[in-house]
Amino acid sequence: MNEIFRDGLLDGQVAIVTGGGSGIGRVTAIELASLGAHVVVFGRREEPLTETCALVPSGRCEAVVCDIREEDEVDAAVDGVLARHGRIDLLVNNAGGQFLTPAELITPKGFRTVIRLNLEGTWLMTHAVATKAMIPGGGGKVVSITMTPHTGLPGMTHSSASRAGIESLMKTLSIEWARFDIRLNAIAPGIVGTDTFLTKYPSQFVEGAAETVPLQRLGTPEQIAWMVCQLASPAGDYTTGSVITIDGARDNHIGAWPPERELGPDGKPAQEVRRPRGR
Ligand SMILES: CCCCCCCCCCC/C=C/C(=O)SCCNC(=O)CCNC(=O)[C@H](O)C(C)(C)COP(=O)(O)OP(=O)(O)OC[C@H]1O[C@@H](n2cnc3c(N)ncnc32)[C@H](O)[C@@H]1OP(=O)(O)O
Ligand SMILES: NC(=O)C1=CN([C@@H]2O[C@H](COP(=O)(O)OP(=O)(O)OC[C@H]3O[C@@H](n4cnc5c(N)ncnc54)[C@H](OP(=O)(O)O)[C@@H]3O)[C@@H](O)[C@H]2O)C=CC1
Repeated sequence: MNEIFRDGLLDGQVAIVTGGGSGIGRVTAIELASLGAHVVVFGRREEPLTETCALVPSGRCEAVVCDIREEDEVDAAVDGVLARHGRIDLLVNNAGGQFLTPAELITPKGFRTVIRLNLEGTWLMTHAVATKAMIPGGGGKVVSITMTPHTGLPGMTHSSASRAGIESLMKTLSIEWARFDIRLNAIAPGIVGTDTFLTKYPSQFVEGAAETVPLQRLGTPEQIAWMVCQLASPAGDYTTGSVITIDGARDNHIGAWPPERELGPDGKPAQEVRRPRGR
């Protein structure tokens, strides 16, 4: 039974979720499977992937160890899914990440590491799934997880560049591969309170995070997963080439409104005094 969508909504679909062993990827795998999809979770470590599958009561989940940066591993893993299931309807490019550090301290190797993971890994997965399964099979859907604010991610220059690249990939391929009925979109979350977010970053960054969101709270993995489910369902059939932002309005404005410095003397939002006409 799913909290939001009707039972059996995704019956018969085969989905790959990269980074399905934790956080957003794990919850997405669980939600997709609860709607009837057979989900294959990809990641570098077997244990968390197996744990995800253990959380899927229907058993419609399978763990595949695959480093999305390695072309040969991606090819073999996608071939395996196709051999076992004969189709791939949905690819969720969720695996990704970065380290937080000022741009001037990022080494060439560090920059390359993040670009390889986020941008090249997404490309390798998307290309392999499209050419092996979706083009021959008459279509499919790809959803890639990116990040806001789209105005730039200070302290995460490498990730910022890679996420813009992924969104551009999804938009461009939505035009090129429309002729194969492949629909590609990006979901751009703001800050989601996953275990990794809460434990990986410096405490002052994590503790101050909710304050930077107009809604004054972090998102949940479910809120991202439900949008993936919607796109995978018939409700998403005409959505392609879009970037769907889910970030409590952080993309539009950094911080709650009104900020303290803009409060009037009465503690209310500052308001200009209307001038007489003609002045
Ligand atoms: C007003 C405020 C505005 C703020 C705007 C920004 C808001 C952003 C909100 C943030 C919300 C986002 C959250 C998330 O994404 S949470 C999920 C994150 N999950 C992950 O990051 C998981 C995946 N990540 C990783 O696997 C690793 O972090 C990594 C991407 C680095 C890849 O790991 P890998 O094992 O492949 O790489 P290595 O550890 O071997 O490192 C390779 C080289 O990379 C450089 N490096 C790595 N870590 C650091 C570091 N901490 N500092 C500096 N450099 C680093 C380095 O060159 C490594 O090579 P060397 O080991 O030889 O030095
Ligand atoms: N949490 C947040 O606030 C936000 C997160 N995002 C993005 O959403 C996605 C999920 O985030 P979240 O759940 O928080 O993060 P997690 O760190 O929990 O998830 C990242 C997953 O990616 C897998 N992964 C990492 N590198 C590779 C690789 N080379 N090949 C295959 N799998 C890999 C990891 O498993 P393993 O280590 O076993 O390979 C892990 O399961 C990421 O792309 C993240 O950057 C975007 C906006 C906000």
